[in-house]
Amino acid sequence: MNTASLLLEAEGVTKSFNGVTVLHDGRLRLKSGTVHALCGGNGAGKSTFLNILMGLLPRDGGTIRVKGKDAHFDSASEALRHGIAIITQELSPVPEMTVAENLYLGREPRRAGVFVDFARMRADAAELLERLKFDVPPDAKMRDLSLAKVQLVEIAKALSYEADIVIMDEPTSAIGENETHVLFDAIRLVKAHGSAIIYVSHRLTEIFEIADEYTVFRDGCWVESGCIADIDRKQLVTAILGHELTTRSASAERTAGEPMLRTVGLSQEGCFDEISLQVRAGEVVGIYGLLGSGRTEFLEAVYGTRRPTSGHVEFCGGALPVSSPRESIRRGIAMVSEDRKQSGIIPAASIRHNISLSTLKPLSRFGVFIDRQRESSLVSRMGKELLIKAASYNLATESLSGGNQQKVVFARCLSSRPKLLICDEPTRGIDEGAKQEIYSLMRKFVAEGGAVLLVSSEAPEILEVSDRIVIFKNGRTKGELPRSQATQQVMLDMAA
Ligand SMILES: Nc1ncnc2c1ncn2[C@@H]1O[C@H](COP(=O)(O)OP(=O)(O)OP(=O)(O)O)[C@@H](O)[C@H]1O
Repeated sequence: MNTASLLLEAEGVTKSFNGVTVLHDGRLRLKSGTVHALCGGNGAGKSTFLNILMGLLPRDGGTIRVKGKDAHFDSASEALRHGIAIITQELSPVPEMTVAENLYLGREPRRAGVFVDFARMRADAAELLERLKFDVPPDAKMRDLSLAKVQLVEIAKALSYEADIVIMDEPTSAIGENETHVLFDAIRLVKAHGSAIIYVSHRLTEIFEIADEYTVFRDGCWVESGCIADIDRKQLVTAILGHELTTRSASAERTAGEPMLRTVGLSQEGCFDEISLQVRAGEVVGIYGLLGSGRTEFLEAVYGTRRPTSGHVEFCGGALPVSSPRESIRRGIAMVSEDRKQSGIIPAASIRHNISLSTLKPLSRFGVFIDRQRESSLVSRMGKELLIKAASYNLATESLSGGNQQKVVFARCLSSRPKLLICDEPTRGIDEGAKQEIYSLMRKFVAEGGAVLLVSSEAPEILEVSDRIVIFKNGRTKGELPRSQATQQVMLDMAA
């Protein structure tokens, strides 16, 4: 390897939290003009390693060299001064400000060194967004933008520093297929300028499309690095998991039972229109549509966190009261949402508490004392089934990696023994091994008489578990496909 092209070398990087070592040997060699995928299962130590690179966490040991010089940053702004920018999973825009103001927050162009030069700031923002081909108006207020556009602004902001190294931690988690293509074009532009990108994603299709090199971490240790061209999907998954992926084939044709959920002409102005569909006991119904097709809003109206303007929802033969999630839960509906805050997770509470929260009554003796033994066995069973990686279930849920927090949400919903499980992007941020566990839990759940209504932007996920697929387009149902007739291309053609 030509060392002159090396932008970053990290070796033997270690980190412990409360005496538990989570990073034993973080290593990475990053070359200019490349996209380097940092791969690993949930809790493998990727974010910890990146936070150390960025100066957001101090390291316990190891060396990091940036362009040949030892680096030890104490803050993200110091890392930025040395040419490292990050796009994190957490978005932090100021909602009342415009796109241009957000892009240049804290480094506004000034006239006479004093007054903010708004005209120049706007022109610079317009030029930057145009160059990146991001369809975002510079004068729009951040609060009026969709989540996908907010994410694009964050990406544009990181790229505007023209840093030598840009770290992208799951940059596509909030954007749709179209924006992903736009992002990849922007990444190619950045590469052409000689910068390098560290790219983290659990979506392997993206990695094979955009990355040149890869590094795998497992259980806090570097495992291997190489060129993407020299490895296939199966080999990469095996390196990430430490063993071959066991996919459980979908069980043979299931016979669906009685209708459990029916929506009748459900509409919300501007979001979705006249949606009538039915989910029967024993089946998984997948909803597929592009971002903005009204799929999430529809799920929210069914669950009760959004008020429809007309139509109604029937569940197990009775009408569901409008916008009452409490009543939905009481009647046996649980919702797993991609946004953990919406799923009601309490970040500071223990993993044990979050999993058993909605099951406290059945776990209590005389309705008062929690039966700790039953609680422990429930929590450890769910933890094992979902491969939740934690030093102890007594730790705060917020100390878990992102993917493991999402598994806690799933564990909590399943342990409340619902009849209907509504899932909105349930495996976002979840690694390949745990995804398969979640699919098989869904299959087991419907085989035992439950029903699942699933929204996912990943067509392979919908195809993997659904019995029927309803296509959404511009807030309306475009058609329905039995699993046997559905392919990724047919779904995309109908939805696009
Ligand atoms: N502040 C913290 N306190 C205690 N433990 C922590 C803390 N931050 C991270 N950890 C632990 O470090 C381990 C590695 O977490 P990290 O977030 O780096 O994983 P990751 O590879 O980024 O996972 P994911 O793909 O799920 O985001 C996890 O077991 C996590 O629980």
